[in-house]
Amino acid sequence: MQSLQTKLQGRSAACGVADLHAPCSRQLIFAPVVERAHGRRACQSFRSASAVSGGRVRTVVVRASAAPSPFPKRDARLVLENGSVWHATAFGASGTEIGEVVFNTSLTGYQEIMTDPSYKGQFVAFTCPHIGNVGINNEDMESTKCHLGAIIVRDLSCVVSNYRSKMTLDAYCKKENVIGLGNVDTRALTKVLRETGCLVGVVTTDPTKSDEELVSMAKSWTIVGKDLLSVVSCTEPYEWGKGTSDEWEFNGRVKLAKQHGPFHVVAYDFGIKTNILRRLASFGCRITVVPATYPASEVLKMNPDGVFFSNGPGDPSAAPYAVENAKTILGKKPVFGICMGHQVLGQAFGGKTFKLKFGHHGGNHPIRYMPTGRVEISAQNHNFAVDPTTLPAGVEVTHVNLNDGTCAGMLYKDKKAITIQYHPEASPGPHDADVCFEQFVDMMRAERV
Ligand SMILES: NC(=O)CC[C@H](N)C(=O)O
Repeated sequence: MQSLQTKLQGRSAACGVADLHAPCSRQLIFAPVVERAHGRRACQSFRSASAVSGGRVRTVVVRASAAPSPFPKRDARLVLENGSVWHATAFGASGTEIGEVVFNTSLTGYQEIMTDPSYKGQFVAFTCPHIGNVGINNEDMESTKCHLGAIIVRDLSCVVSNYRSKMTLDAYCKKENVIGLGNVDTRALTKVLRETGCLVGVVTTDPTKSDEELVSMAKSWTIVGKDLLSVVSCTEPYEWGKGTSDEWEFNGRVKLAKQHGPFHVVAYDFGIKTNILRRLASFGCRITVVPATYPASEVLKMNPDGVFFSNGPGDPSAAPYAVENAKTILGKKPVFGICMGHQVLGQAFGGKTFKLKFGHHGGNHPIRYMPTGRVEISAQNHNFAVDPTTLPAGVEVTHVNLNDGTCAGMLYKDKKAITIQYHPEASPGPHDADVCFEQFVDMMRAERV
């Protein structure tokens, strides 16, 4: 029979041995956690074991004789197109999914990452080793659902501690049908992805599928050439009237911008993140969100002050309709594009996009704003980039990624267009690039006078 202590060690140190050696008073505070994680029976045994120890628990061995296993484990695998097989412990949903594996180096914001629609078609491996510790709340959603296929973590926290948390990450993954893989050596996986570049993988909780079968599945799939914008986009136009509550505000300068608003912005939804809408609203914009395929002629009929092109998943060269719409609008209205929006506008300017080796996914990438030399720390999530050598005269590369020198922002002055490859709206941050929203509002204001 396995002792509870052994089981605790098997699961996570956060709820294990350290607490078993704490003074009794701490054990009593800890008891509800034990009860939640291991069941009432185990908890009762745990309390009595603490009591007999005379105030200090040295060795607690609780035999959970009749209780069912507190940690029923499900096996899972990640099988990569290079033939490697990564054994894991499953959490969240069951099933089999195919996708491109990317690693994200952010230390915070796993909920925002998971609800960013730009991850459709991908699995995110978090390099931060401890994920799930603040649970899932209702406020930090970047969209109404999870579009990514799976998340891969080193250690899923079995303790959730945050006053806003409404559910565990495990429960959320089950609700959103996202497969979770825990106990994966994400450091080793990241090293492989950095060496070889992004790889397609299959995750499965199904033991009947052979490794060979999964490798050939992975080899037969690619994200390149797939239009995923229209898959994640809204289907009907709508007004986004929620505004930005004070709790979300961090930039004192927005009050200044608001005095001149509201500006009417039509936002193309390629998978738009909620915080982009909040930031636009903060700077005095009234926003009409339209589907990815919405005709530019209809947008122009609304006579907006400006048009916004959002972030979105997949290959930017696979959505020619978006590029055509952008071409129609260019020069007629001030435009602003973020990430996929930047890539769509880059193509509308006449440029081309290409796929990066393993992309940029993290919360601390340095960017140089070329006109002043100022360095911004930025949040990033993209696998494709605009090739600056393909851009016509008149397009200025205003932002450069200091890690690899790629194009991170453009200005096409004659066409009243600005673009940013990364995330000035980043939540939970950093906020260094928030000024981009102000620049867009300034362009719209200049058109009014
Ligand atoms: N966040 C985004 O908009 C991502 C853009 C695009 N899907 C890329 O991977 O480059």
